[in-house]
Amino acid sequence: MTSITSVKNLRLKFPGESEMLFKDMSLSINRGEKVLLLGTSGCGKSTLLQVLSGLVPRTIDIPMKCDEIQIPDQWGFVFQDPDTQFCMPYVDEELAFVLENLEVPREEMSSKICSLLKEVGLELENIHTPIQHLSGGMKQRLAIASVLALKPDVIFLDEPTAFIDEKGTEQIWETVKRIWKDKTLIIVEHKIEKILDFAVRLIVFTPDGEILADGNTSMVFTHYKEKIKEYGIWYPGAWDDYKREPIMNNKKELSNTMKLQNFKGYRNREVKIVADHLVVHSGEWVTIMGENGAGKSSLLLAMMQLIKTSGDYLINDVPIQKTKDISGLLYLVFQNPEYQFLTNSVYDEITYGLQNEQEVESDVKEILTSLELTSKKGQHPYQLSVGQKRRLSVATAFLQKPNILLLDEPTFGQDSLNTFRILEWIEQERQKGTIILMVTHDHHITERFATRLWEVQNGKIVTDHQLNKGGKVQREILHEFII
Ligand SMILES: Nc1ncnc2c1ncn2[C@@H]1O[C@H](COP(=O)(O)OP(=O)(O)OP(=O)(O)O)[C@@H](O)[C@H]1O
Ligand SMILES: Nc1ncnc2c1ncn2[C@@H]1O[C@H](COP(=O)(O)OP(=O)(O)OP(=O)(O)O)[C@@H](O)[C@H]1O
Repeated sequence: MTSITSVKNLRLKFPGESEMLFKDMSLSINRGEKVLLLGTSGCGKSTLLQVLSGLVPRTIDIPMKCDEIQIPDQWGFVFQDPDTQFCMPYVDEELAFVLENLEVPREEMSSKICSLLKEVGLELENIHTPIQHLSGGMKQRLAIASVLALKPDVIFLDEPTAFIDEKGTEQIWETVKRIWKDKTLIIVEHKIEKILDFAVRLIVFTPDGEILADGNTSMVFTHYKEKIKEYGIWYPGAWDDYKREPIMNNKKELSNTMKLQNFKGYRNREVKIVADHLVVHSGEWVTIMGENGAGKSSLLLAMMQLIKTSGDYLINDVPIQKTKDISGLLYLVFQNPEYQFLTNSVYDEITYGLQNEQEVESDVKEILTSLELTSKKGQHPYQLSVGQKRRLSVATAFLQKPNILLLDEPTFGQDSLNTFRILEWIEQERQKGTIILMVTHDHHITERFATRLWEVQNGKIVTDHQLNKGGKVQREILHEFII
């Protein structure tokens, strides 16, 4: 077999960092291989994809050295953050841009664009839609469509389905397997269930960015299971093995109620979310599920009064009409963590707005340690890995101690260790009386943690289910509503 991309003795250190990210790392990938790269958040997976594609150092200027490097001639890249992928403002223009470069005749353009969008399950009423009007999962689908259009030899996929709903994830991988069956695929993904059958080679990294194991996927999972578990990397059955420690907290510090009646949220002039009559109390953890574009993020934005709303909305019987009415009561962790950052360092971000910095010093320390961000304290938030950014944005929410915590996919891009930690923290807050409203595509979270499930379809909350306490859910009910 011939190698298509490789690097020998790669040494790379980010400016300002004390430690090298890669110390003499060598790796070679053969033509046609389907390789899955697995490791903890922050171990260097995205950076390695950027080196193997030549983006580093050609386009992204990070000093690196190596003895030899081979970069593929023709490649496509699905970036972890879909917002960084696009060159054009509209959906059709984004795909037309790629197709024009491939000299697709003008008359075929429109049908080609529609069939690409169909492949990724993004069938829009109007393809001339601004990309900024797409939901997170819809943007990720578009990013994949634009690489499908490119027909490259080597495809780098960096957590391509992190924001995509469960049914969509399955569809995307089916499409990838069919269309790119003869191509070389190098995939970084935490959601591993749907790709293990075709990613035959698995490379596992230690948290220090070294290769722990490299070989046949099932062989690596069999022989390295204990280490993989210890590092908190996902493996098949990780959710089944997860045992929740009981959280001993009998202090209910808060007692809250939130009420929505004939509540509507508007994007521009259009109604995008409707909630007829809902009351939520302290001690509830509501997971909000539904297909990409259903209106889940819009619902949270409406509660934050960040998009226009109408109807009755009361917190602790006080009507909410303006943003200032919710200040101190609600805190939103945005789907895109970057929307949330206000300062120039991780430490400042965490302590921003806290009343008495000294008093919370030990909380801040504890949070930084348990989220593995202590060494990143002085870094600019934008210099973190995507998973680290997510953890930072969740941590800042916890320290604000709101009465109602709104979380938009707080565990995306996390390894298993960090996923479980974040969830246990949320559970702790719930037990103190914080109302938890959380958008997620992960049915494991609903099954194990939620006390209630709302399903959103076409901008409407269509089901509202009380789940058995302790997260035990009758699976029949769940599967009826999880898509
Ligand atoms: N800024 C905007 N202007 C107009 N329409 C928008 C805007 N943002 C989102 N929309 C539309 O509102 C609808 C709901 O989007 P929303 O982001 O709430 O979906 P979602 O359920 O959170 O999806 P995802 O699971 O992909 O995050 C979609 O049809 C989307 O295209
Ligand atoms: N511009 C930067 N400046 C300094 N350090 C950086 C920069 N970009 C990334 N890093 C650091 O390099 C390390 C590797 O980041 P990378 O994004 O490659 O990790 P990753 O394994 O893909 O993580 P995740 O799973 O969280 O996306 C992280 O510790 C991150 O903080």
